[in-house]
Amino acid sequence: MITLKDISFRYKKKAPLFENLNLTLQPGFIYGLLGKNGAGKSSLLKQLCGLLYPNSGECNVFGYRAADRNPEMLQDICLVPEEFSLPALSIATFVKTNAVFYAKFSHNQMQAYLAEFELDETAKLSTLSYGQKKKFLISFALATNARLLILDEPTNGLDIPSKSQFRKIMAAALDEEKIIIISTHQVRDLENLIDNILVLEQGKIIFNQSIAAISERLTFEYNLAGVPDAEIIYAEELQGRKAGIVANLTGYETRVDLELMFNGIVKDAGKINERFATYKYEV
Ligand SMILES: Nc1ncnc2c1ncn2[C@@H]1O[C@H](COP(=O)(O)OP(=O)(O)OP(=O)(O)O)[C@@H](O)[C@H]1O
Repeated sequence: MITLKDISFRYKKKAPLFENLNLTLQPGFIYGLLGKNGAGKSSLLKQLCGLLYPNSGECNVFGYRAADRNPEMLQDICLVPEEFSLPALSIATFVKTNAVFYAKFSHNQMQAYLAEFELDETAKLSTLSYGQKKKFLISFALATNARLLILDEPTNGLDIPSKSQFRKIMAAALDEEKIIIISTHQVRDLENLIDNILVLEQGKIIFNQSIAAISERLTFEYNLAGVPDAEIIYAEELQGRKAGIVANLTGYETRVDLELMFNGIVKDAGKINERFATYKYEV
């Protein structure tokens, strides 16, 4: 389990980014971390890896204080950052030199992921395209079998077939011990993959709900013509029609439209959260 307890953090000479931030992440789930530019997503993820230290409060990862960067904890964390530079080594040499830091690294899995993404292990990392480098890093991260996998914008640079391969591979990699956090602006790429949405805004978690809870409570409509305004929780123009979110009063669960969901939360998180606070009294 991961717990952030009363985390406060500021970059030097800047206003506080996090103030008394609290968050718990449970194994067995894929979390989608969403937020506008500058919301604090990368800074939050760095707290989990012990790459940034809180000014007060504590970030605890699998029983270790993240800031201590205990080697036992670090071999159970793998971060694929949004920006990276890779050395002029072949894939095989990189794997050989870096796999040793991860006690549960599986060379068989690494081979399988490389095959899935059509990567040749004799290829030099520095000569790969951006998308191929990304696929290599995702393969390596999964093969570490680290319990905490953090992927910052993993689908950036992936072509369309690779995006669906990515979704398939991630879903298969999840087990009851793992916590996977995917931070992205490409919300459509997370559809049918994430279990829980976390939305960060100006250093605050403004929304934290499971996809199951969302589809139980909300319905996503693509033609709101005729629906009384009072019943609409969020609306936007979509291809000449009014699309949006209404309360789910039927009991049937429908697909969660992550883009509408995110836009609705950013517009008025209070109104959406209200639906979660009042739900139990209506059914
Ligand atoms: N090294 C740094 N020094 C000072 N301020 C920083 C530093 N890194 C980030 N910030 C500031 O902290 C805030 C949060 O940045 P962060 O990179 O965590 O946001 P983000 O949600 O990941 O953004 P994006 O979606 O654009 O990647 C921003 O206001 C940013 O300017």
